[in-house]
Amino acid sequence: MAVYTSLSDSDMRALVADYYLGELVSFQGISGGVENTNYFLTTTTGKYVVTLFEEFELEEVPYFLDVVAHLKHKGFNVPAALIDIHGERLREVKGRPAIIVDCFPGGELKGTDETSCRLMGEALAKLHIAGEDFPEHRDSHRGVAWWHKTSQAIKAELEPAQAELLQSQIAAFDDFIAQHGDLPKTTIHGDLFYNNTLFEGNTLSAIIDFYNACYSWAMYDLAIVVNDWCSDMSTGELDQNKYRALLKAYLHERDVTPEEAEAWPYMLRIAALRFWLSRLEAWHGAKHDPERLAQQHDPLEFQRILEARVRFAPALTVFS
Ligand SMILES: Nc1ncnc2c1ncn2[C@@H]1O[C@H](COP(=O)(O)OP(=O)(O)OP(=O)(O)O)[C@@H](O)[C@H]1O
Ligand SMILES: N[C@@H](CCO)C(=O)O
Repeated sequence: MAVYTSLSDSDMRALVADYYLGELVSFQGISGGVENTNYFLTTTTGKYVVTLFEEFELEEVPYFLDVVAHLKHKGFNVPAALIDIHGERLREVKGRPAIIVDCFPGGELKGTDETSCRLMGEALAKLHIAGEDFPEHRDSHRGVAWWHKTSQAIKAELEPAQAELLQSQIAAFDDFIAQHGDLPKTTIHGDLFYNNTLFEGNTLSAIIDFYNACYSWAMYDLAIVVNDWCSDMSTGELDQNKYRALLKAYLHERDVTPEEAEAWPYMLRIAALRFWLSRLEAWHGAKHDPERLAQQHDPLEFQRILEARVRFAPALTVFS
């Protein structure tokens, strides 16, 4: 269970007392998620989620809270940090930066289908348009510099064929982007897997977990989403019906430039590589701790997706 920092009853009571949330009723650690500690919290005023940031220090968190506040202001159902009785939205709890947000209705999808892919494609395009005028431009902490550094650091742990795949794909992307560096950027989610959305029936009720948000290529974010929402995880191949539904909905809302279309196959591959690498890094970091290892996502899924996109990456087609 991914509760890295445990809160006691008295910790939670003290926290709740600092907000306008009435009295504590109950709380429970959330087992989903690998990056942060999350608790469901019920008080006499409603249901909330407490997040303790495990990867960021206090001064790094405001950017992410600002992104969410910007999107909430534009009408998206996203988890903005609540303000406490001191007028603050961010604090430290047990040495970790912490916030409380509203708990949204709905639940995680068990899997994707054409309808959810269509809804995601539409929402993602709107998110990209809404993010264009967000004034803070932060580079990704898992962007180009990170994947260069991490691929070097992890090379010795890999089979030769894996190391070759990693290096050749990074080199191919570097060559491409050196000549096409001015592709359109916006504020992107950066990790919009389907387990970072909540659905109530066929309604997308919230988009959560903006802690990989950054200023980057819109096409990269679209590729992250397509790889997770539209792939058969056992083979890495794209499910053509889901892919078509998602792209059609995205392209209906947001026009892409010819340069973005040209970049699409590279983006599909580098987006697969980014999650293969982060999963490899997490897996190797946890390999001496069986409990933590059991919580990690399987790196092989994204190796298979990358291999599938190397075999064939589709051109960006405007589906009618
Ligand atoms: N505001 C919210 N409303 C309802 N449920 C939520 C909310 N925030 C988190 N959850 C639930 O908690 C789970 C874990 O949250 P989240 O994805 O933010 O954790 P994480 O550790 O950052 O995960 P990840 O592995 O995606 O990085 C979500 O999948 C969702 O079920
Ligand atoms: N969505 C990521 C984990 C959180 O960043 C993955 O599935 O590897």
